[in-house]
Amino acid sequence: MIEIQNLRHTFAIGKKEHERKVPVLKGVTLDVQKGEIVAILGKSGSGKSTLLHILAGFMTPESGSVLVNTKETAKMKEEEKADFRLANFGFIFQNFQLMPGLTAFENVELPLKIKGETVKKRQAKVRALLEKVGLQDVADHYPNELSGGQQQRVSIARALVTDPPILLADEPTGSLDSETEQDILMLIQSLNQSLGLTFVIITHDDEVANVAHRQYRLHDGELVKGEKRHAI
Ligand SMILES: Nc1ncnc2c1ncn2[C@@H]1O[C@H](COP(=O)(O)OP(=O)(O)OP(=O)(O)O)[C@@H](O)[C@H]1O
Repeated sequence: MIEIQNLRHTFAIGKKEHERKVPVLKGVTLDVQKGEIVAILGKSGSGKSTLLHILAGFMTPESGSVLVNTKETAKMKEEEKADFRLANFGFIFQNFQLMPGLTAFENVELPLKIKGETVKKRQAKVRALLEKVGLQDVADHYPNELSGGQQQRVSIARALVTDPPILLADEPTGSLDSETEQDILMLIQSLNQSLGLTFVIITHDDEVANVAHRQYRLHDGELVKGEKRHAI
Protein backbone atom coordinates (compact mmCIF):
# COMPACT_ATOMS: atom_id res chain seq x y z
CA MET A 1 0.00 0.00 0.00
CA ILE A 2 2.86 2.37 0.89
CA GLU A 3 6.42 1.83 -0.34
CA ILE A 4 9.04 4.28 0.82
CA GLN A 5 12.46 3.72 -0.74
CA ASN A 6 15.73 5.27 0.40
CA LEU A 7 14.20 8.62 1.26
CA ARG A 8 16.64 11.44 1.93
CA HIS A 9 15.90 14.98 2.91
CA THR A 10 18.11 17.84 4.04
CA PHE A 11 16.96 21.28 5.16
CA ALA A 12 19.07 24.36 4.55
CA ILE A 13 18.94 26.70 7.54
CA GLY A 14 20.07 30.32 7.77
CA LYS A 15 21.01 32.99 5.24
CA LYS A 16 22.92 32.00 2.14
CA GLU A 17 26.37 33.07 3.32
CA HIS A 18 25.91 31.23 6.66
CA GLU A 19 23.77 28.42 5.30
CA ARG A 20 23.87 25.23 7.33
CA LYS A 21 22.66 21.90 5.97
CA VAL A 22 20.64 19.76 8.35
CA PRO A 23 20.17 16.22 7.05
CA VAL A 24 16.90 14.99 8.57
CA LEU A 25 16.17 11.79 6.64
CA LYS A 26 19.23 9.78 5.61
CA GLY A 27 17.84 6.88 3.62
CA VAL A 28 14.50 5.83 5.06
CA THR A 29 12.92 2.68 3.63
CA LEU A 30 9.54 1.41 4.80
CA ASP A 31 6.72 -0.75 3.43
CA VAL A 32 3.25 -0.51 4.91
CA GLN A 33 0.75 -3.23 4.01
CA LYS A 34 -2.99 -2.73 3.68
CA GLY A 35 -4.76 -3.02 7.03
CA GLU A 36 -1.65 -2.46 9.13
CA ILE A 37 -1.11 0.02 11.92
CA VAL A 38 2.47 1.27 11.78
CA ALA A 39 3.85 3.61 14.43
CA ILE A 40 6.86 5.82 13.92
CA LEU A 41 8.38 6.91 17.18
CA GLY A 42 11.07 9.49 17.60
CA LYS A 43 12.21 12.35 19.76
CA SER A 44 11.22 15.92 19.00
CA GLY A 45 13.16 17.06 15.92
CA SER A 46 13.92 13.53 14.74
CA GLY A 47 12.10 14.09 11.44
CA LYS A 48 8.71 12.41 12.04
CA SER A 49 6.66 15.30 10.65
CA THR A 50 9.03 15.67 7.70
CA LEU A 51 8.48 12.00 6.86
CA LEU A 52 4.69 12.34 7.19
CA HIS A 53 4.63 15.50 5.04
CA ILE A 54 6.62 13.77 2.30
CA LEU A 55 4.38 10.70 2.51
CA ALA A 56 1.27 12.86 2.10
CA GLY A 57 2.82 14.73 -0.84
CA PHE A 58 3.00 18.09 0.94
CA MET A 59 6.76 18.12 0.49
CA THR A 60 9.03 16.76 -2.23
CA PRO A 61 12.01 14.78 -0.91
CA GLU A 62 15.55 15.52 -1.98
CA SER A 63 15.85 11.94 -3.24
CA GLY A 64 14.20 8.55 -2.92
CA SER A 65 10.68 7.55 -3.75
CA VAL A 66 7.28 7.20 -2.14
CA LEU A 67 4.70 4.98 -3.81
CA VAL A 68 1.14 5.01 -2.52
CA ASN A 69 -1.02 2.40 -4.18
CA THR A 70 1.76 2.15 -6.78
CA LYS A 71 1.54 5.88 -7.64
CA GLU A 72 4.37 8.35 -7.03
CA THR A 73 2.99 11.66 -5.75
CA ALA A 74 6.25 13.56 -6.27
CA LYS A 75 5.74 13.25 -10.02
CA MET A 76 2.20 14.65 -9.99
CA LYS A 77 1.09 18.21 -10.70
CA GLU A 78 -0.31 20.14 -7.71
CA GLU A 79 -3.98 19.65 -8.64
CA GLU A 80 -3.50 15.94 -9.27
CA LYS A 81 -1.65 15.69 -5.96
CA ALA A 82 -4.54 17.32 -4.11
CA ASP A 83 -7.08 14.95 -5.69
CA PHE A 84 -4.85 11.98 -4.94
CA ARG A 85 -4.49 13.10 -1.33
CA LEU A 86 -8.24 13.48 -0.92
CA ALA A 87 -8.87 10.02 -2.36
CA ASN A 88 -6.15 8.21 -0.41
CA PHE A 89 -5.49 9.93 2.91
CA GLY A 90 -7.41 11.03 5.96
CA PHE A 91 -5.58 13.20 8.50
CA ILE A 92 -5.80 13.16 12.27
CA PHE A 93 -3.94 15.91 14.13
CA GLN A 94 -2.90 16.44 17.73
CA ASN A 95 -4.91 19.67 18.00
CA PHE A 96 -7.93 18.33 16.05
CA GLN A 97 -8.01 21.28 13.59
CA LEU A 98 -11.80 21.57 13.63
CA MET A 99 -13.54 24.65 12.26
CA PRO A 100 -14.76 26.53 15.38
CA GLY A 101 -17.77 28.07 13.60
CA LEU A 102 -19.14 24.71 12.43
CA THR A 103 -20.98 22.09 14.49
CA ALA A 104 -19.64 18.55 14.86
CA PHE A 105 -21.98 17.48 12.06
CA GLU A 106 -20.88 20.33 9.77
CA ASN A 107 -17.19 19.69 10.45
CA VAL A 108 -17.56 16.06 9.38
CA GLU A 109 -19.69 17.07 6.41
CA LEU A 110 -17.23 19.66 5.06
CA PRO A 111 -14.98 17.35 2.98
CA LEU A 112 -18.08 15.93 1.27
CA LYS A 113 -19.32 19.44 0.47
CA ILE A 114 -15.92 20.20 -1.06
CA LYS A 115 -16.21 16.97 -3.06
CA GLY A 116 -19.63 18.09 -4.31
CA GLU A 117 -21.72 15.25 -2.82
CA THR A 118 -25.50 15.68 -2.68
CA VAL A 119 -27.18 16.78 0.57
CA LYS A 120 -28.88 13.40 0.91
CA LYS A 121 -25.63 11.44 0.58
CA ARG A 122 -23.85 13.83 2.90
CA GLN A 123 -26.42 13.55 5.64
CA ALA A 124 -26.60 9.76 5.55
CA LYS A 125 -22.83 9.40 5.59
CA VAL A 126 -22.20 11.95 8.35
CA ARG A 127 -24.96 10.50 10.58
CA ALA A 128 -23.58 6.97 10.17
CA LEU A 129 -20.05 8.09 10.98
CA LEU A 130 -21.03 10.17 14.00
CA GLU A 131 -22.78 7.09 15.28
CA LYS A 132 -19.72 4.94 14.59
CA VAL A 133 -17.55 7.23 16.72
CA GLY A 134 -20.25 7.52 19.41
CA LEU A 135 -21.18 11.17 18.91
CA GLN A 136 -24.74 11.03 17.55
CA ASP A 137 -26.04 12.91 20.61
CA VAL A 138 -23.72 15.89 20.22
CA ALA A 139 -23.93 16.33 16.44
CA ASP A 140 -25.18 19.92 16.78
CA HIS A 141 -22.54 20.98 19.31
CA TYR A 142 -19.76 23.35 18.38
CA PRO A 143 -16.13 22.27 19.03
CA ASN A 144 -15.86 24.48 22.15
CA GLU A 145 -18.88 22.66 23.59
CA LEU A 146 -17.11 19.29 23.28
CA SER A 147 -14.43 17.60 25.40
CA GLY A 148 -10.97 16.99 23.91
CA GLY A 149 -11.79 13.32 23.35
CA GLN A 150 -15.08 14.20 21.64
CA GLN A 151 -13.29 16.74 19.43
CA GLN A 152 -10.78 14.09 18.41
CA ARG A 153 -13.67 11.73 17.58
CA VAL A 154 -15.15 14.45 15.35
CA SER A 155 -11.81 14.85 13.64
CA ILE A 156 -11.55 11.08 13.14
CA ALA A 157 -15.06 10.98 11.64
CA ARG A 158 -14.07 13.85 9.35
CA ALA A 159 -10.93 11.95 8.32
CA LEU A 160 -13.06 8.92 7.44
CA VAL A 161 -15.88 10.66 5.63
CA THR A 162 -14.33 10.46 2.17
CA ASP A 163 -13.51 6.74 2.66
CA PRO A 164 -9.73 7.05 2.37
CA PRO A 165 -7.87 3.74 2.70
CA ILE A 166 -5.01 5.31 4.69
CA LEU A 167 -5.17 7.41 7.85
CA LEU A 168 -2.15 9.53 8.78
CA ALA A 169 -2.14 10.49 12.44
CA ASP A 170 0.22 13.05 13.96
CA GLU A 171 0.32 12.63 17.76
CA PRO A 172 -3.41 11.77 17.80
CA THR A 173 -3.62 11.70 21.59
CA GLY A 174 -1.02 14.37 22.35
CA SER A 175 -3.63 16.79 23.74
CA LEU A 176 -5.62 14.24 25.75
CA ASP A 177 -5.47 12.89 29.30
CA SER A 178 -4.46 9.26 29.69
CA GLU A 179 -8.00 7.88 30.08
CA THR A 180 -9.23 9.70 26.97
CA GLU A 181 -6.06 8.61 25.20
CA GLN A 182 -7.03 4.97 25.78
CA ASP A 183 -10.54 5.63 24.38
CA ILE A 184 -9.13 7.13 21.20
CA LEU A 185 -6.55 4.34 20.82
CA MET A 186 -9.33 1.76 21.17
CA LEU A 187 -11.33 3.60 18.52
CA ILE A 188 -8.33 3.53 16.17
CA GLN A 189 -7.91 -0.21 16.74
CA SER A 190 -11.59 -0.88 16.20
CA LEU A 191 -11.62 1.13 12.94
CA ASN A 192 -8.53 -0.74 11.80
CA GLN A 193 -10.18 -4.07 12.51
CA SER A 194 -13.74 -3.36 11.36
CA LEU A 195 -12.93 -1.34 8.23
CA GLY A 196 -9.48 -2.72 7.38
CA LEU A 197 -8.05 0.80 7.42
CA THR A 198 -4.31 1.36 7.27
CA PHE A 199 -2.84 3.72 9.86
CA VAL A 200 0.52 5.44 9.98
CA ILE A 201 0.88 7.10 13.36
CA ILE A 202 3.73 9.36 14.34
CA THR A 203 4.24 9.83 18.03
CA HIS A 204 6.77 10.13 20.83
CA ASP A 205 4.46 8.19 23.15
CA ASP A 206 5.09 4.45 23.72
CA GLU A 207 1.44 3.93 24.78
CA VAL A 208 0.30 5.09 21.36
CA ALA A 209 2.90 3.00 19.56
CA ASN A 210 1.70 -0.09 21.44
CA VAL A 211 -1.50 -0.22 19.38
CA ALA A 212 0.58 -0.66 16.24
CA HIS A 213 1.33 -3.97 14.53
CA ARG A 214 4.82 -2.66 13.79
CA GLN A 215 6.87 0.03 15.42
CA TYR A 216 9.83 1.96 14.09
CA ARG A 217 12.00 4.59 15.66
CA LEU A 218 13.44 7.50 13.70
CA HIS A 219 16.91 8.01 15.07
CA ASP A 220 19.68 10.04 13.55
CA GLY A 221 17.86 10.18 10.22
CA GLU A 222 17.37 6.44 9.99
CA LEU A 223 14.41 4.20 10.72
CA VAL A 224 15.17 1.48 13.24
CA LYS A 225 12.72 -1.39 13.59
CA GLY A 226 11.15 -1.75 17.01
CA GLU A 227 9.49 -4.65 18.74
CA LYS A 228 6.64 -6.22 16.78
CA ARG A 229 3.39 -6.31 18.72
CA HIS A 230 -0.05 -7.52 17.83
CA ALA A 231 -3.02 -5.25 18.22
CA ILE A 232 -5.16 -6.18 21.20
N1 LIG B 1 10.95 24.00 6.88
C1 LIG B 1 12.05 23.71 7.58
N2 LIG B 1 13.18 24.41 7.36
C2 LIG B 1 14.31 24.10 8.03
N3 LIG B 1 14.40 23.11 8.95
C3 LIG B 1 13.31 22.41 9.21
C4 LIG B 1 12.07 22.65 8.54
N4 LIG B 1 11.15 21.77 9.00
C5 LIG B 1 11.80 21.02 9.92
N5 LIG B 1 13.08 21.39 10.04
C6 LIG B 1 14.10 20.76 10.92
O1 LIG B 1 14.12 19.37 10.64
C7 LIG B 1 14.24 18.61 11.83
C8 LIG B 1 13.08 17.61 11.93
O2 LIG B 1 11.86 18.31 12.12
P1 LIG B 1 10.46 17.55 12.23
O3 LIG B 1 9.41 18.60 12.44
O4 LIG B 1 10.31 16.63 11.09
O5 LIG B 1 10.68 16.70 13.57
P2 LIG B 1 9.61 15.92 14.48
O6 LIG B 1 10.24 14.63 14.84
O7 LIG B 1 8.30 15.88 13.81
O8 LIG B 1 9.53 16.87 15.76
P3 LIG B 1 8.28 17.13 16.78
O9 LIG B 1 8.04 15.80 17.48
O10 LIG B 1 8.83 18.17 17.70
O11 LIG B 1 7.12 17.61 15.98
C9 LIG B 1 14.32 19.61 12.97
O12 LIG B 1 15.69 19.80 13.28
C10 LIG B 1 13.72 20.86 12.39
O13 LIG B 1 14.29 22.01 12.98
